[in-house]
Amino acid sequence: MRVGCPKEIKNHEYRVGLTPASVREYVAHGHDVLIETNAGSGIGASDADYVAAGAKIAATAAEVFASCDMIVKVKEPQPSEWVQLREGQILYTYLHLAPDPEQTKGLLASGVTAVAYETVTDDRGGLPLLAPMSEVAGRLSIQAGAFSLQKANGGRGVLLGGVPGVNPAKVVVIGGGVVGIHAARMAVGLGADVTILDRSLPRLRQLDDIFSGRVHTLFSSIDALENEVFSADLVVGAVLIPGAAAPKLVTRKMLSGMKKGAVIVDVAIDQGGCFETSHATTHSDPTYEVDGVIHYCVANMPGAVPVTSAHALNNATIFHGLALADKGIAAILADRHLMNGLNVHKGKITNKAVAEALGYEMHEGAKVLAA
Ligand SMILES: NC(=O)C1=CN([C@@H]2O[C@H](COP(=O)(O)OP(=O)(O)OC[C@H]3O[C@@H](n4cnc5c(N)ncnc54)[C@H](O)[C@@H]3O)[C@@H](O)[C@H]2O)C=CC1
Ligand SMILES: CC(=O)C(=O)O
Ligand SMILES: [Mg+2]
Repeated sequence: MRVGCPKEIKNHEYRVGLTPASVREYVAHGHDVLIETNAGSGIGASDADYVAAGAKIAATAAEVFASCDMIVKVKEPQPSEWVQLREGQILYTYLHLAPDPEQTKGLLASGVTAVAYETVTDDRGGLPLLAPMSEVAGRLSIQAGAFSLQKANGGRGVLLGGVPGVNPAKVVVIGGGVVGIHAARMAVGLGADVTILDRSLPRLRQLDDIFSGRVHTLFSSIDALENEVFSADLVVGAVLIPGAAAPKLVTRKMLSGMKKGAVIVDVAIDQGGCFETSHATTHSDPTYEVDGVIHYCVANMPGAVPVTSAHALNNATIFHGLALADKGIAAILADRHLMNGLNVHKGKITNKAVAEALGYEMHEGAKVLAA
């Protein structure tokens, strides 16, 4: 198969869909790999590194889209990319369609077969292609929050760890999954007072075990959520209902009860965000203020640390990527976890949560692929 990787074009997105190490794997499987020139510059991988790994270099993204059977990316395709996709081509990348009706229309119109990293599953009930970026974003959320809490950045002017004789900051993490655990780990490491809320009791038990009493765990009722958010210095939004738009857990009204200068980092923004007042921001202008509360809502947080993120992402995507390149859509039919990743095929939505969120008819992946 001809496998292509264009340079990412989203704002301050420096990751790359294929690292040179991944290219070697595809080439070892007998595939031709075409990389857009400078696609790896954000992680320090030169065109020469890709050539040494066995790739050919394309002068433009247009050449990659036009000549490849499968496109491997990081972020959801941007409008100038939708129009270059076509029927018979496989797109393998993050999509986050539920909160993005425009992109969904674009992908449906293209006829492409789109596998979304964030809905591929595994035997343990996890999301293995989302997990590494959730690890990165969870850890980054505390760095971003700590920076935003500084007075000159609009925050209340508290240090997460406090100092001897002065209380640490209060960090509240809503959602104790991968983002939540990694956020808590960093916040605990800096000496903050950390509470994690989740609606899954088994999850809360697990968190209690992992942190050996160093974090408070709370069932995420409306009441608990409100109390915690009102007293927080930093709130991290880390909930997920796979594929679906994030539930709006912190309302506009609740915001007015928060401390002035408190900070929210809504990591769940790529699924629409779990604060009613969240809207997606970019690395060039990451924060804004509503009711005195600083909002950080960058939808591609891991793009800020592309060297770490691109390698972590490639480690997770290579297995199914090779299967797709080796077998085409037969790979999806053969693996229920990859089938869960299929969101769009030949103008039809094949993911239930996306169909429900956007009001489309849901089509069974196995049926539309076999048609
Ligand atoms: N902004 C960015 O750059 C990035 C965003 N993300 C996003 O972060 C979000 C979280 O991802 P993961 O941690 O990997 O998901 P996960 O599935 O590991 O964890 C989500 C947790 O939310 C909990 N939850 C669901 N409803 C809840 C509620 N009402 N109250 C409290 N907890 C609730 C679940 O029980 C689960 O433990 C996703 O939207 C993901 O796409 C991930 C990576 C990068
Ligand atoms: C998961 C995601 O949205 C990201 O890594 O940018
Ligand atoms: Mg995102």
